Amino acid sequence: MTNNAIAFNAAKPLDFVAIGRLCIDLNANEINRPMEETITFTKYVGGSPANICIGMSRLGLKTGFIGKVANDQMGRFITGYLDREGIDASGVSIDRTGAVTGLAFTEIKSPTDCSILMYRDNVADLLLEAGEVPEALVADARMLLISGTALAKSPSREAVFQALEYAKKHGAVIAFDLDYRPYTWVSDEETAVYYNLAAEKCDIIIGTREEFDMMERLGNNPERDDHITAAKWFDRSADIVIIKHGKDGSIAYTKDGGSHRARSFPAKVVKTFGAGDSYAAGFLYGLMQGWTISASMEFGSAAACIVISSHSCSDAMPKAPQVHEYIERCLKGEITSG
Ligand SMILES: Nc1ncnc2c1ncn2[C@@H]1O[C@H](COP(=O)(O)OP(=O)(O)O)[C@@H](O)[C@H]1O
Ligand SMILES: O=C(O)C[C@@H](O)[C@H](O)C(=O)COP(=O)(O)O
Repeated sequence: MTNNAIAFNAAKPLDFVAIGRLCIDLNANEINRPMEETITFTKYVGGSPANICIGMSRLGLKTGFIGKVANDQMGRFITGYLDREGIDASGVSIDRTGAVTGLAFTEIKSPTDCSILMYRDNVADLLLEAGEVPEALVADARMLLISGTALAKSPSREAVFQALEYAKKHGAVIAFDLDYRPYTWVSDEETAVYYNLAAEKCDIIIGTREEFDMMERLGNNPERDDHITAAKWFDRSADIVIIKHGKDGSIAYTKDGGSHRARSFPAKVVKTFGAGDSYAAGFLYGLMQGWTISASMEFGSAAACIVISSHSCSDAMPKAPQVHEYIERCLKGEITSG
């Protein structure tokens, strides 16, 4: 199976490098309860690009990360985890200003009603500077992943644009997971401007319908038509644009005019967050194996089901055989929703 949509440089030593936030998820142990009544949490490494990178590593790829962590126990918890997962953390700087690690407390009121309470004042991840982005690490990678939240503030914003510059210079495929978290941004106008500036440099753009709506506030797509949304990016750098619709599945458009729809698989959902990160890891992994767009989307959708059926995001990222087995069991009717 070949996808033909994207060519990766096989000569590079590293498959995948992500840039952005490394944080902590504190996921409610008492599920199906509001936060006001939740007493205990389990700590995991979190942050959307970190989750995706961990997912890629679990799937067997050679990965690296570029980011900044707090100079404290939480920061060391994160770097220790990256080491154990076999992720090259030479691009992870340590903050020296007293900044803290971003925390995401998750509330699991029901399998469909989840929310995240973020503590992100003075976080280390947004202090990554352009000068701290190692050109050699980006040059070594077949793919760079950027994530929208890192664009919210300087100097992390400039660091992302620096990484984009290096990726272009050295021929890395660039994937953009929009990862729009409103509370990190100051105004809707500023958000759309920087998202659009970054997206026009990317080969693969992945986001939810709502995330693309946010970017389109400067344009005209009142019907929220997925095809119109995608078409804009093919005049820039994009080869693939994916628009995700939660349980209703996802649709991928390609520059050659193709479109591919993926249904979601059944799942025994514990919580909904983590779906997007595992879907991105599974889909990008498939592309890097040379699979078709449809096969890659199917793999991403199944990886998402495994993660949303688990308590964590990062720790639950599956290995490849688990995903294949999940698909087979769904096809045999052995897994149902509920
Ligand atoms: N309730 C669900 N049941 C099964 N699969 C789901 C469910 N929610 C999401 N998914 C899968 O995860 C993918 C990404 O989920 P989505 O919710 O669109 O992204 P995000 O988590 O970024 O908001 C979907 O395309 C779908 O394949
Ligand atoms: O991204 C964060 O800072 C929090 C994540 O670790 C969290 O678990 C989450 O929200 C996952 O995002 P999703 O995959 O887009 O649902």
